[in-house]
Amino acid sequence: MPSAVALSPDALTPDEFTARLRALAPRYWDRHPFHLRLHEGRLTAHELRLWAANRWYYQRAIPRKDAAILSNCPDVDVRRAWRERIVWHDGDRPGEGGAEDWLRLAEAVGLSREEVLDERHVLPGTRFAVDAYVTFARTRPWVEAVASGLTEMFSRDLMARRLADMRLHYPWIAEEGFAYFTARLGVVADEGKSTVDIVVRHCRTRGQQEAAVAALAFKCDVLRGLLDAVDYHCAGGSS
Ligand SMILES: O=C(O)c1cc(C(=O)O)c2c(n1)C(=O)C(=O)c1cc(C(=O)O)[nH]c1-2
Repeated sequence: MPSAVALSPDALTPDEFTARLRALAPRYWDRHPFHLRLHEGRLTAHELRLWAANRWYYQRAIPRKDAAILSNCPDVDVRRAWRERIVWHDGDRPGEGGAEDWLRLAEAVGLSREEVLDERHVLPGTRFAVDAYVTFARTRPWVEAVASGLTEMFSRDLMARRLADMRLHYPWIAEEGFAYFTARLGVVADEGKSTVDIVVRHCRTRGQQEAAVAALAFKCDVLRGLLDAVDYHCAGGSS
């Protein structure tokens, strides 16, 4: 698809810009101490439940974040592609979609649907971090909100590793609990690529490119904030 506007003279080339975005990989949550303990099989069932219940709050926010992007985006091609993401999470009817699969994971680790849906285990730090992500998408230019979702570029390897390590270390989790990850792994590479394409195509000035890099850094912090809250609680803290 042709670019609507030429790159401004001070803008990074697409390759330089993409490299700047990818350079944020060390800020991603894959090396967070909580994730490391999860991968090493060192989490208790209680800690896995707390993680699943807090991640639920993130999962539920994603389609609302994507709907905010749709409402702010004047480009019909982007909107047409983006709306698929909402359907992926919400499904076309009750009992379908990524959110439903996450609930199945929560049940497989020992939570009842009721205690997930009423959010009784959601920690204040999780709420602040995730709500900030939705507010960011509502209030910032739509292309920055799209760029904030670029953590997905880094998520495929993490999810594949999580799936393998959870099957290995937590054999008591029934296989149907992993449907979210197996389904997600089927779409995440394509979604990540199309998100990069949109961001590169629509950030035409150096200022827009820098804002996109900052948006991705912000999102890495949102994710780390969520795990910080869970990790602190596991260590005996209260938030
Ligand atoms: O399991 C993970 O580590 C992980 C990470 C991320 C991410 O990096 O933002 C997402 C997901 N999963 C995910 O399942 C998902 O649907 C998703 C949507 C988004 C987003 O920002 O739009 N990130 C992620």
